[in-house]
Order: sequence, then structure tokens, then C-alpha cells
Amino acid sequence: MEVTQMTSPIHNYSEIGKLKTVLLKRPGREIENFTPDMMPRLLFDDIPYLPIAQKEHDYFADTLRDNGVEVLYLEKLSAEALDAGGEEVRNHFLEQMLTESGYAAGSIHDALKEYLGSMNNQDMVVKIMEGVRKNELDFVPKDLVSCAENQDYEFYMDPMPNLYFTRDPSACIGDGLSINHMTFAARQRESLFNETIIKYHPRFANKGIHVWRDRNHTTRIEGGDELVLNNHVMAIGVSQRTSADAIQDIAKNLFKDGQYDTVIAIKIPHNHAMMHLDTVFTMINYDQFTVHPGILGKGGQIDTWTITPGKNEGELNLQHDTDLKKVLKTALNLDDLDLIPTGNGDPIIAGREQWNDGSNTLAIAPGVVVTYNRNYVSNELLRKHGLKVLEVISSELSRGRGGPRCMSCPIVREDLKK
Ligand SMILES: NC(=[NH2+])NCCC[C@H](N)C(=O)O
Repeated sequence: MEVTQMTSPIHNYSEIGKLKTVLLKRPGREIENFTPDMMPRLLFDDIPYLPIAQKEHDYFADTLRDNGVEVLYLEKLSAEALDAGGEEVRNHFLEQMLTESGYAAGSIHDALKEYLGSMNNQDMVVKIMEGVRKNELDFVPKDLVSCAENQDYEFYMDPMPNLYFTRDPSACIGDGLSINHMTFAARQRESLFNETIIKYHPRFANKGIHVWRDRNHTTRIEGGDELVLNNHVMAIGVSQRTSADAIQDIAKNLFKDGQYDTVIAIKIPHNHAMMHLDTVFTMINYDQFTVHPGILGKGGQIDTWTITPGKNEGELNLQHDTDLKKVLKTALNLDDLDLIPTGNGDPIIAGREQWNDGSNTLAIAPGVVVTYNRNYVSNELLRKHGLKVLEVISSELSRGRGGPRCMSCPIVREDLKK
């Protein structure tokens, strides 16, 4: 099924088509603005060293630019969207952000509104991302609600250190996107930036972008689980971050309003190291994939459900199978395919390199992938399988538990030639 010409500002019909436009977020003070006891709740396993993390991220962005990719930044687009939307949009965004930060009304709400409201849009966006400490406000709690706040806690608004993982709050699928209700409170506010950009930024507003599923849901889905395998097949992880309900819900929408007719739900272990499908499985060429052996059972089996439209609208057919290769070959119409094991079959190396996102590759063209340099065993194996591997530096970036695919949200890719 051929894809329409690129009329929408979003055009993403595969995991491997030549990457033309991508959304990144440069790490800011938010990745240092927390203490060790906050790490579990903020989903971090260490506290990165900001200047080096920024240097590494700039290297990542330059690697993409050097390969013809237009790099957009979340923090810039968010401020530009508020500029374009005017005072009413800015006020609604700030009120929504304060509400989702726990302050819908009251004296603390008013103090935060005055503090953030005194800034221009760029400074306000950056400050919200960095977090707001109590000592930044000239505010003395007087009423019961504000006095009852935990006085020992440093923040009114938590930092948002996971923002540089732009993969997760939204996912571009075809000429639309999902704007995600995410799983943990630490990340749930993130997709408000994406929603604001799509609604009000001149590049995206009123351009016929289809929202396959918006953030106003209780069931959860994150972009690390959403893989666009081609122009009619998706793979979505049933994971720590994405529920089966949400998968069925977006599948119905994609089938009804899009050109997608197949969603392969892949059940992976529910844990922090493998929080998304793309930490253990990515598509890197027409018939090549990375896979972490740790998700495959003794005979290589894994639970998958191939979801297709049912007889009547809104109904779904599910076909369970445990042979991943067979499921992919059938759905993608491939005679054979190459599942390349992270760590080259060594269980210790596989565990180490998966932890540091050795499976989390970003394809910028068929057979051309960006990976973390630290995963040298997996990188060497990819080269032996004919991949062109562009390594980026990662000592500080990887402390957030995400790799090149996590740190990127493809917006435009060229259609596949075959
Ligand atoms: N697509 C991905 N694998 N994203 C990785 C996100 C890492 C982040 N610390 C979290 O736990 O959410």
C-alpha cells in the first residue's frame, strides 16, 4: 500500500526510512537538580554530570545533522508554540501544568503562577523543566494547606530529568501521532509540551495531523513501546509502561482512521531495565532487528498477539504465537530475517550492554544505525552483520537508562523504496 505524499508535517511510516526531521531535548539543569533519594521516583539510576551530558548530547545531535537530519528541540518548539498561541494559550498551559504538578488552586498555586508568570515563554518553559524549589519563591505558608506541605521537601515542582528521552511522551505514526498518558507521575507532565506544540506551533497547528490517541486517558502507553515497522504494521510492547488496554484502544483508532491493519503486541518482562520494547528489540533494516536474548525463552519463544480488524468496526481479531521470527516474517512479508543478539550470545555481556542500551539503536536509514559507543561487543556484531554503525559518546547520557532511540522522536522519514 503506497503512502500518500508528504502533506502533513508528520510523516513517519517506518523505523528505518531515511531520517529527515527529529525532535530532541538538550539535557538541562533538570538532570542534576535532584538528590540520590529522589532517583527511584524520577526513574534515574545515577545523577549525570551536566556539562559532559550536554557535550555528549551535542555530539549526538551533530551526528544526526551530519547525516542530513533536521534537529528540532522540544524546549524551543514549546516556547514558540506559546508565543504563537498568545496570552490565553500561555495561561491555559501554565494552569494545566500547575494542576498536574499538584496545585490547581490555593496560595501555593498563586505564588507559583506569579513567579512563573513573570517570565517570558522560553524562560518559563525552561524553569518548569528544571523544577521549582521552595527557596525560589518569596512565599510564606499561612493557610493550613500550604502549612501542611512537607517542609523538608525542597521542591514545589519536581524537575523533569527524563525529558531528553523524547521518544516516550509522543510517537509519530504515519501522518499522525499518539500523545501519551505515561505511566509514572515523574513523566506524566511531559506530554503536555507535545500537546501544546501540536496544537499551537505554526509548523504543526491546523495541518491535518491525526492524533491517534491523546493524553486524556487513564490507560497508559509510552513511545518506547511503539514501533512503526512499516506503512501498515506496528509492533507495540506490553511492558512496564504500556498496558494491553491502551494497545487495543490505539489499534482500533489506527484501523478505523488510518492505513494500519496489523498491530503485533509483544509481551516483555516488566522491569526498569527493560521498561520499553525498544530497550530489547529494534528494527534496523528491511529484514534485520536487534533483540536482547533475555526476552526469549529456552526455545526462543516469546508471547506475541497479532491484532487485526474484526468483522465489525471496533472489533479486533487476536492471533497468539510464540515464534517471533515467524510472526514478523508473516506480518512483514519477508522470506527470512536476521535477529541480531545483543552481546553476541554472551549472557554477561548481553546483560551489561542491554542495561546500557545496547539494543536501543536508532536507524537513520536502512542498515545505518546510531548506537552508544560503550556497547562495543554489540556494535561489532552489528558491523559483522553488514550494518553501518555510527557510535556516539554516552558515559553521562546512559545514566538516565536510555539510548539513541530513546533520545529521539522521528517526525519525518522518507518512505521506504520497497
Ligand atoms: N524509549 C526508551 N527506552 N526510553 C527510556 C526512558 C528512561 C527513563 N529514565 C524512564 O525510565 O522512563
